[in-house]
Amino acid sequence: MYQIKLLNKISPAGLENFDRDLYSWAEEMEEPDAIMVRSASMHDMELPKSVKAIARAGAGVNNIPCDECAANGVVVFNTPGANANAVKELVLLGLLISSRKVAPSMEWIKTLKGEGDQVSKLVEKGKGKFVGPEISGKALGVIGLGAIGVLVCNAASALGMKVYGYDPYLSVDAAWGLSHKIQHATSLKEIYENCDYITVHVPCNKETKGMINSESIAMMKNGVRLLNFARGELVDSADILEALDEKKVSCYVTDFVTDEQIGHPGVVAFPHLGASTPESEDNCARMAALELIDYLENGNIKNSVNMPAASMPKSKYTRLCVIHKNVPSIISKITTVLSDNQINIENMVNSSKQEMAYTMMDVSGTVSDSVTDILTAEDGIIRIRVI
Ligand SMILES: NC(=O)C1=CN([C@@H]2O[C@H](COP(=O)(O)OP(=O)(O)OC[C@H]3O[C@@H](n4cnc5c(N)ncnc54)[C@H](O)[C@@H]3O)[C@@H](O)[C@H]2O)C=CC1
Ligand SMILES: O=C(O)CCC(=O)C(=O)O
Repeated sequence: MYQIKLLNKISPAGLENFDRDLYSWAEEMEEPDAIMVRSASMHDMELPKSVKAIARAGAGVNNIPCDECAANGVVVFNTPGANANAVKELVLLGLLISSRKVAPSMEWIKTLKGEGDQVSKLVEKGKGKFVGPEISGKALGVIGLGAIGVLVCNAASALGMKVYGYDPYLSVDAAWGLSHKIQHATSLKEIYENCDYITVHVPCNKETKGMINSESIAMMKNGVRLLNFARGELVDSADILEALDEKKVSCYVTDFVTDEQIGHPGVVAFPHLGASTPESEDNCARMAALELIDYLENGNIKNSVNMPAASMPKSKYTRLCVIHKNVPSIISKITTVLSDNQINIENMVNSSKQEMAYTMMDVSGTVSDSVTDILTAEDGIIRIRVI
């Protein structure tokens, strides 16, 4: 029986993919084979040795110690693109709400309760305070052209915006998805200097943390509107508040508010709602569950952020799955141990990603515990599974 520990609420649309005869799942599990998580931070968690895989039902993996997991042979999956449409839709709302003073106007309307026949007169008299510009014809800078960034670019362009896209690591797939109308920005400076609205859609990592700070804001147009539906740590909180006070930035729309930002008139904040639609929760949970099933039952790796992709159709043979370091001569060490033990390799796949590598072999002959013990003791071999 495979045990799946749930660190967050995971949609039943995902969980129903687990065969009840083979899997059990719960929030508490003594020796889980795998973990399903959304945004819960796993950095201070001690993982039981039984954990073979973690599936993040979502895109961002900054809540998971991915490198440490790799070093311990724990495969971390995410669900690329599964919640991108949900985020795109909220970004479109963010663009409009950063322009038109919708939120304060709705609050003001409530103050008119009890004015009876005077309401319509007061509305017409007071609405002038809530004038805001249209987005059509304005320039939007999109930083990060992945699953979300591409959708945002195309949708904003269709709404009449002039869109600049910046991504030094643009994938071929993403490039295919971008409308030809999107202006290719070759530097962040180009985005900062030209755009009336800027939205960030990059992962939070060493390179991107704090990328929006007093220095980058200084390069932006006066009155720029900034949207952050990616991660709070991308934006220096003190610097954005100062820029809002000085009216350099006229609005900061964020899905990741900090204590000091709450209540600032220039801040429009949502409680990390980007992916909170039933459609995206179902999509993410389904993709995450299927990734775990394919890994636990077949050894196949798809959409891992810390291991190479590798797949082979399941055959009648015993499958040996080896996570190892990407260094010379490991494969020959493995094959030597196997041949010394009269084990023949029928099918094999090997792939690598940076310092990690994965070798999957369908073998005939008996893979005894002593064989796996010999292999595990080899320098550079991190984890072995026999399926
Ligand atoms: N608010 C929410 O609920 C959600 C937030 N997110 C956040 O949005 C981020 C992006 O999500 P996706 O588009 O699905 O991910 P993705 O992985 O498809 O796209 C990220 C893109 O950023 C690019 N990138 C990386 N470093 C960059 C840099 N220094 N400058 C410019 N581009 C850079 C990559 O090349 C990639 O194309 C996630 O990492 C996550 O933090 C994602 C989903 C939901
Ligand atoms: O699961 C969620 O609601 C958060 C989604 C998210 O932030 C992500 O996918 O990176």
